[in-house]
Amino acid sequence: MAQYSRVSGNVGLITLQNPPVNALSAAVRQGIVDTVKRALGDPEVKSVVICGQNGVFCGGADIREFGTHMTGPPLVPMIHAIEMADKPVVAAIEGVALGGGLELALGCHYRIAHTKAKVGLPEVTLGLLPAAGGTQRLPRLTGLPAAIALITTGRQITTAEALKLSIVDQVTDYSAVDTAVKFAKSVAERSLDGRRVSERPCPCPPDVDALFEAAMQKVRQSARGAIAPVACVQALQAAATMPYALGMQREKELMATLFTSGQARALQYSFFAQRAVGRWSLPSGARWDGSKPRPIRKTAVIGLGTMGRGITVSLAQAGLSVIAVEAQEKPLKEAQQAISGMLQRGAKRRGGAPPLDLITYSANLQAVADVDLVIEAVFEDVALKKQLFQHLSAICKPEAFLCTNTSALDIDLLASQSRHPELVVGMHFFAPAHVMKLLEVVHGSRSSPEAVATAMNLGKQMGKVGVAVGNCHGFVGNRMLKPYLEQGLFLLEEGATPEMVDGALEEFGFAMGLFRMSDLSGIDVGWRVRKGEGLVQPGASVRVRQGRRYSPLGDLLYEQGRFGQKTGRGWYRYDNRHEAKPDPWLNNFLEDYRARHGLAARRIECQEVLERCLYTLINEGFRILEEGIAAGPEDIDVIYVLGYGWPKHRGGPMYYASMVGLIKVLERLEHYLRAHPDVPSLQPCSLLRRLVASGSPPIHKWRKIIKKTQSHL
Ligand SMILES: CC/C=C\CC(=O)SCCNC(=O)CCNC(=O)[C@H](O)C(C)(C)COP(=O)(O)OP(=O)(O)OC[C@H]1O[C@@H](n2cnc3c(N)ncnc32)[C@H](O)[C@@H]1OP(=O)(O)O
Repeated sequence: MAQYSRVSGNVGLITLQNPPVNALSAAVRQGIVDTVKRALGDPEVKSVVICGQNGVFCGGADIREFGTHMTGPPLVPMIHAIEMADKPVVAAIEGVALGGGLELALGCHYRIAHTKAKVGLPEVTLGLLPAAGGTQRLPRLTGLPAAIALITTGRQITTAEALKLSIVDQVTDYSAVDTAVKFAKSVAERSLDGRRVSERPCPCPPDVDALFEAAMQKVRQSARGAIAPVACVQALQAAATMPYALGMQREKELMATLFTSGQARALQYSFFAQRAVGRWSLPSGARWDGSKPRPIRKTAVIGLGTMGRGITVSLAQAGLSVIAVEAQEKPLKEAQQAISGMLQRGAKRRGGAPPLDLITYSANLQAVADVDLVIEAVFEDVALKKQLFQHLSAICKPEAFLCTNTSALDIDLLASQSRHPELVVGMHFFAPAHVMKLLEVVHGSRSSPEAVATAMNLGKQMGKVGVAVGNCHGFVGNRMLKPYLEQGLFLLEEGATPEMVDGALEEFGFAMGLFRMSDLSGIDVGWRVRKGEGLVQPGASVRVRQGRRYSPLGDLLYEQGRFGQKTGRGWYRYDNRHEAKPDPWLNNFLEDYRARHGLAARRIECQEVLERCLYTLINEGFRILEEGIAAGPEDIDVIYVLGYGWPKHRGGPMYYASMVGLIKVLERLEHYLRAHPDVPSLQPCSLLRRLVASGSPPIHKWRKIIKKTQSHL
């Protein structure tokens, strides 16, 4: 778990060994204690280098140990012993030095890093804070502003940036280990005065109080309800105002408030869930480890609207050649300018040159004849997409994958237009497609495992988190959104206002409530979806459609030309494009509407808003699991956290249901169904009932119960 050797005559080399990221498990920490003791006790050894196996320094504490009974030596005294050593200890950073891994390096006297390595203190993303001295040592090297920015965001930085911030002392294009060994020899006799970071003062700017006030305001605003970012700021305040030892005590106290918190557990669940979805399986039995993806080199994107442009940018940034096709010359030119701008701005942020030369623009579909994979992102019209698939099937080489970015249409219907339906698969990106990490990979009944594996692999190449989902209307995310939005409208009919509903949801942790989100995406977009579903009857305001309660409020706003932000009026009023203000017009409109339909407005509590909106969404999630559209609760939770703004520190809708208690979710759904028997989405799903009847098992056991249920279907 930590290997010791003597190299270059008198350098003690300690190599962390815990693949794949040399996480600081109990055994690794014990290994470090033993090998450091051995190196410092070896009279032949004049200096020490610590590195990681397989070109990775260390990915931090072993997250798999969290929530278990922690054994082995703690990090803080271990790192302190290294720092207080009387021989120089040099960290050789390759790959990553993250969390406790970077804190280990900060306890060393020098840090030599490879130019391609990344460093960071991502603990806040796991609901924690750097509790192995990171909040006290980092600001002593970088100063408070940089330390606040890095610790409250958990951002990883390049070693070039780390060099500028004095986090590392040297970067190299060569082996960081060899460089560190040479460096260690060169400093063997050098005094260690000034090399012990904890002994340095913490530089404080004159406006330190204002700095922390601004930092606290920023974290409270951006991380709505998350407690770890606040604790990070408090720990950094200790570094600025207390001696090191007291600051360490404060860091320990603050960590104690986080370590066992529900938010930390939820974030750690999310961390592993985002990795579990890569180990996908389909109802057919096809699995990630039994399906070989085909390498993709040449791609094409058909349709260069907002989504097509984002997909093109994402493909080019992943290093893939793209033929970008738009039927008309004018929009093609506009798209080319927009895409070039997006790539140039991206290059400024990411460093390097914009990959403009990877993209070829064409108005001729024949241009895609030789590509390996096509993603169509044309207008969401089934006839148009069907025709396009027919053309692509005739033009493209027989082995080309044909993918659709449709957000809800039937993959099987589109696949039936192709000569090779087994090579058709959905790749549902989320706007803005070059930013959002979520990708729903939708398998039709004839999609081959190779097609699914190829789409999932391409998504990974594009930096996406791919989730393999089944083919149904709305797939997973949009399907669950429907009852959520529906309840919001019903609540307006019953007396709520958009700001009241949104306030409750934003207090829960959503960055944007459902009405503000509707105004952003466009009330006209929602109207077109409902029209496609045969729910829109222009001019009618009857409140029953297809035998169930229906609210025409969105249709009526559409008919008034109130599309949301894009028209300056929607559920809110927008004097400037992005600032949503309650609109007196809407309140009058709702009063008239209720009067017209004999609806008596009543006082509605926030708890009811949350229960009706979230539990119907969760209930649809159980239906999706029961039907095998998603393989497990983790798939749904990853989709909602990454694609729909579900607050990260609440793990995801299904995780939240397991925390609230399935029996409570069931009881509340039954309560609301009794009050609203004409709303089928309130009917508790039979899988939910089965889970409750099985004693509400923990979420990691649901898959077994679902499989057992399906095996009897
Ligand atoms: C007193 C407490 C002091 C300090 C607290 C901490 O240090 S908390 C942990 C801080 N570290 C992190 O948050 C890093 C988390 N990991 C990552 O960011 C990425 O895994 C990493 C290291 C950048 C590598 O990314 P990559 O995409 O290459 O691989 P992937 O993420 O799929 O991970 C590969 C497998 O390794 C597992 N893993 C990664 N990091 C940890 C970890 N810190 N502890 C335990 N396991 C870790 C990950 O789950 C993957 O496992 P697999 O079974 O293959 O899915």
